[in-house]
Amino acid sequence: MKITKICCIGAGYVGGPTMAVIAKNNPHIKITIVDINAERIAAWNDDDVSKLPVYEPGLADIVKETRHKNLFFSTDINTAIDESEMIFISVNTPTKTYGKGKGMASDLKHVELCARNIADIAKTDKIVVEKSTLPVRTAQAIKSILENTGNGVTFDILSNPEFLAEGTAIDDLLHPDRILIGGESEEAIDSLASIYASWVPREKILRTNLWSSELSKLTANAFLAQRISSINAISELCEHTEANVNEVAKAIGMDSRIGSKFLKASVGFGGSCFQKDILNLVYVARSYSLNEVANYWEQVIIMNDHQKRRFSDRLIKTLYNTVSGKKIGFLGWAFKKDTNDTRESAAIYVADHLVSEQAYISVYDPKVSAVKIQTDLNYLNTRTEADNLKYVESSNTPYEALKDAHAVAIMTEWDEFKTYDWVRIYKDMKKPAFIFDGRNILDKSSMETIGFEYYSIGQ
Ligand SMILES: NC(=O)C1=CN([C@@H]2O[C@H](COP(=O)(O)OP(=O)(O)OC[C@H]3O[C@@H](n4cnc5c(N)ncnc54)[C@H](O)[C@@H]3O)[C@@H](O)[C@H]2O)C=CC1
Ligand SMILES: O=C(O)[C@H]1O[C@H](OP(=O)(O)OP(=O)(O)OC[C@H]2O[C@@H](n3ccc(=O)[nH]c3=O)[C@H](O)[C@@H]2O)[C@H](O)[C@@H](O)[C@@H]1O
Repeated sequence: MKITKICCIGAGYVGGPTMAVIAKNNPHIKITIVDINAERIAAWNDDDVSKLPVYEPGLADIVKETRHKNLFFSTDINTAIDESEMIFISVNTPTKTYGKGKGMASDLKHVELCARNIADIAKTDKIVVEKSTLPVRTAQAIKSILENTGNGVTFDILSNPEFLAEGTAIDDLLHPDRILIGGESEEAIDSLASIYASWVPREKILRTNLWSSELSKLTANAFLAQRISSINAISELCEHTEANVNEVAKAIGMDSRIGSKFLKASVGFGGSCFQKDILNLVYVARSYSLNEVANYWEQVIIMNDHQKRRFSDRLIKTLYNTVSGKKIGFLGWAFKKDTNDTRESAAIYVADHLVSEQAYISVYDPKVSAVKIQTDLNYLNTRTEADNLKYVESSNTPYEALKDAHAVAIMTEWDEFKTYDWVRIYKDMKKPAFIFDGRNILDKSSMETIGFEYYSIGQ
């Protein structure tokens, strides 16, 4: 089928950037991104591109180039479904917070609603593309919903998981390691492959069956997260043995079989997907009674929770076993640099722990708003919203956040943190002035020369 019109349901961190890049490279295809969230759609349509709901380096330029030409953002979901030959489902699939599988399984209600919406509206044949990350065999459920509409429309279902990382989404989309398409119909696969082939070399477009494609996405995230938990486990051992985790990571990373990427020890991985996808993998494995498989992968999450916890424990212990009434300055709240996304950020959990010990936290993050910080804390439900407001404030400048603080906690690896006037920060802090570098971005000896007591991960 020659595709001239695409609809993408879900205008989030994946739907927005992915469709913008497809639009840029396929000017002959009209792409409409739809969402039930009217506020989000209005932000995507804002003339001031600094107000786009997703911050990604390079995204605003591509949106400016394509918007109102062949890229449109709308809340009119039904019209977009009706007129498109290909429909991407790119809605959120968070961990279930209720019922069976609570805290483990992916909540597929949004995906199912999309499938039902498509089934209701479609009057012509459609290719339905799973872009959301889904448990293996979800295509079966989508297929069943679509095929039971009785309206004579033929649906081809493809799995086309997304591998972009936030903060580098545009570069990842423009230069992907591979594009994965799983499906049964060769013709449908060809249609999707030719859209990508307008900028991705054909040999990088991989075809598999539906189930391999769905499972490959979960497996990729599990392997990536496993590397972080592995190096973080070693970081704790380093702290007890005078080995240096940066040196260990370099030494093992030079082995071409191991490779150097994803070996940065940190306060713990965050982001909307690693934890959710591994929990989902564990849940699926348990559902087949594969307990050894499930336990093996669950350990990646257990190690990550431990890493976050031991960061705050170490901070408390170093500050003479109490942080009660002390000001702790946080640099960074986002789960990684170059994004405004805070989902599952380690900062949230470390702050929550420190506030439970009655610390006052002052946060500076270049891209995260004060409202978002409060929403993240309130979501945990540990204390009242009023208490979160009392204990956690957001500052407009790093210098304000760190003034009179007993300690600095570096939670995100924003490049600008390295360029600050650390002599000024030291002068303005309570003494002894401590730095807990959760990202190993500052130079230990320079900080010690200034006068700081400097602690980092695995050193
Ligand atoms: N964030 C990331 O870096 C990556 C995410 N993924 C996967 O992509 C999927 C989407 O993730 P994000 O874009 O981060 O989520 P998101 O939460 O930023 O965006 C999802 C959007 O879908 C909309 N939505 C939900 N139900 C809807 C419905 N029935 N009709 C219309 N709109 C609806 C929501 O309002 C929201 O704006 C998830 O399955 C995630 O696991 C995959 C790779 C990377
Ligand atoms: O499915 C998804 O959502 C995406 O999840 C990750 O992307 P993302 O979470 O956006 O960002 P990463 O760069 O993977 O970082 C995840 C977390 O791990 C941390 N990290 C990463 C690398 C490292 O060496 N050490 C480390 O602590 C980061 O700071 C961050 O908190 C994957 O890298 C993407 O391929 C995938 O598409």
